[in-house]
Amino acid sequence: RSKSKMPNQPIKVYYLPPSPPCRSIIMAAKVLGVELDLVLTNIMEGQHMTPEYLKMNPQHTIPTMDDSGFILWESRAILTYLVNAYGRDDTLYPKNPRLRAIVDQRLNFDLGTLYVRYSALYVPILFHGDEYNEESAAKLDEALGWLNTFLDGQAFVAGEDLTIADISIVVTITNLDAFGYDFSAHENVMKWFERTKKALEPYGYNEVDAAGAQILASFMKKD
Ligand SMILES: N[C@@H](CCC(=O)N[C@@H](CS)C(=O)NCC(=O)O)C(=O)O
Repeated sequence: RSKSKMPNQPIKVYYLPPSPPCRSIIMAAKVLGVELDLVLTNIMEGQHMTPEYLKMNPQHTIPTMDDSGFILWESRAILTYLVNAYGRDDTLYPKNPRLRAIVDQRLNFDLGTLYVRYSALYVPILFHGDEYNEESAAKLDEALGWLNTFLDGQAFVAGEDLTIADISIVVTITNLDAFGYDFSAHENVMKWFERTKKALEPYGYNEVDAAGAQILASFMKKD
């Protein structure tokens, strides 16, 4: 029965190993046991700007998914699709409206706040060699404080079970950890990070997520 849940052919995902949103897709697919056909797309060499790529995704972002001709981008939309289409059960993305709403809130928090503030601080450092900006750092730390509060008295970001919200958010936290960010002020976040790493280790967390973050960290140390 579980076989009918699997895609007819491996789902294509256009990706690059260090890309944070790509890493969340690969991790979720591994947890779901869904086979991916990973297509290396080097955005540093403009492989996302070819006419073929733009026809598929005019917004030219990675990750982009092609599931037997069904094209989707925006990593969090891909995460929800993968669980809806191929999840053997709904623990990663609960069907219960209120439980699902909390997962959605966390995913939107990541997309609109946490990852935005992370990027505001680290994109200039990683890709433009800029100095550490204290104002951006304070904004990021404020968002980490909110995450810390969400985690009060619960094991995972949306409740007692690991969901796609953890898989999405842990990518950002893994980057911060690789960059040597000090989150000792956010005790719940630190404990959750250890718990989530442990939960994802059997699915290749070290090889996919932590290794990708190390590639990003190496950009920082280059000059
Ligand atoms: N919110 C998007 C972000 C996607 C994104 O911006 N990806 C970057 C790489 S990490 C990219 O494709 N950059 C090249 C470009 O936007 O042209 C998602 O989660 O999928």
